[in-house]
Amino acid sequence: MEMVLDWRSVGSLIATVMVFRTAMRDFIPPEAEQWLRRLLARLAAAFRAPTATILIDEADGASSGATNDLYDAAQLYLGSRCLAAAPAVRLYKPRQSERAVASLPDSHTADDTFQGVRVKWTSTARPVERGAGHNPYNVFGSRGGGAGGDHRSLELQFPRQHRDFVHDTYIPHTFSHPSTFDTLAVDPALREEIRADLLRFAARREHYARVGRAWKRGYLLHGPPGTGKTSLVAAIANLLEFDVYDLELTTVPTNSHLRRLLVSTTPKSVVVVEDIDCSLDLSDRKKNSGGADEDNAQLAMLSPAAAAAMAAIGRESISLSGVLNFVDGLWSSCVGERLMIFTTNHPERLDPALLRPGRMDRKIELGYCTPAALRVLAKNYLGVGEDPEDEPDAVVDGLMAEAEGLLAADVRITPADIGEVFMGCDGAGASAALRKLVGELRGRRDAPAADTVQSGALTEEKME
Ligand SMILES: Nc1ncnc2c1ncn2[C@@H]1O[C@H](COP(=O)(O)OP(=O)(O)OP(=O)(O)O)[C@@H](O)[C@H]1O
Repeated sequence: MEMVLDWRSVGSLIATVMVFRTAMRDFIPPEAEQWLRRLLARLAAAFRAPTATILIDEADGASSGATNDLYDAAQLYLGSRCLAAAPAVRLYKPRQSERAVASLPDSHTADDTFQGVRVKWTSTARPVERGAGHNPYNVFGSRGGGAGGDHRSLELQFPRQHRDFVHDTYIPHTFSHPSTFDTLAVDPALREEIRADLLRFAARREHYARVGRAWKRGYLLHGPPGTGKTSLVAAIANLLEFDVYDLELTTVPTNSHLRRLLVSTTPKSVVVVEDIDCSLDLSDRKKNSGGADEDNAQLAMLSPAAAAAMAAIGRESISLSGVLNFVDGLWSSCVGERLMIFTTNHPERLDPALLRPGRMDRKIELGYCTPAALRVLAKNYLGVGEDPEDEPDAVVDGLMAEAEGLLAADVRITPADIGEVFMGCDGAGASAALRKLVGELRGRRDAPAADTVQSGALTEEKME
């Protein structure tokens, strides 16, 4: 039997509801009415799947106010995955990056579906309360948590029955950096050596305790931009399952602030100072000795109290040797394993104090792409050589051989540039991408670069 809902039946339905409501008001006491309402609300909730919520704050307000890397990782994930469907997107361009990064604007939501499970992300912002726990020198990470005086959070909501899936699968998928030792385009022998060194370090708690040394290791990564310094840091963190603290030294005013920040790092952490040559005025000690008269003249113009305060700040202000002496002493008071990694494009500008044995255990140069590194990139991006059972492809093999020959003949290209070439040919097939690369390499061979940086494999110089 077909049911037709015409205007007349709608009218009588509304009239019935009105009569029922009036009857409820007239005959049911207010307490019973409230009880009925609560019962109805509970019934409605029972039909809705209960949700669970995970809150990710932008800054760790409880201790140092350090930026929460999970927040950044979640925003990056949202930017790349589900913001296409979001009603609004915020764009910002981090310093030293060529690309704009998308994130979820405050008070907006974005839906995501992963392996059939639907989740909802909401961004919130509330003004920061100045007071206990607030750290004005918040230098871990790029934006220094709570940018613009707001405390930002991301709320992840999902049906409670999928709690295990979200914890064990979705969150690790969201927060993991894709770089691992296997995806690193470096000389395989050296890659294995670094991996073994790290695993040995992580397993030698007793050894460090026995010889009375702090459980720490220092790496210096250097090489031209786009050769994989940041990727190696991410691969190390993924391998050891360490947290990464990205230390922005330029915003640390004094050694005391640095001390507070380093004390706030947890065991199993990698403290990274990127572009150390840009972070501090490395010639400051010489300059200070030459400019002392000028400084004194300026201090003389201030009131005695202000001059004393300024002089104290000057003595305390951060310098490379100060940082290093300080960090050396500090490590001995830290319990638990920590890695300190400095990166630079200009190792020649560094103070020898930084490279002193015992401070930097390894100095690793990441160079231009080598034939072995190209094979890793071709496998990652194009699937070339992924399955040994695959039928050989004469065109692909010929192009690989030519590209490898050009790299072996010292044609310089960074792994990042090769990645861009391959990404630009996404979907066009391995032979089209390799043909484009060979064209690019031939072009570079015929118009040699003017720079003088040593070409070659990822090379390493041991400091111990
Ligand atoms: N050795 C490498 N192995 C795999 N991928 C690489 C490598 N080097 C660069 N890439 C790719 O290029 C991009 C940029 O690399 P990365 O940021 O690690 O370089 P970098 O040396 O830290 O550069 P910069 O000095 O500008 O910070 C990465 O996202 C990665 O995809």
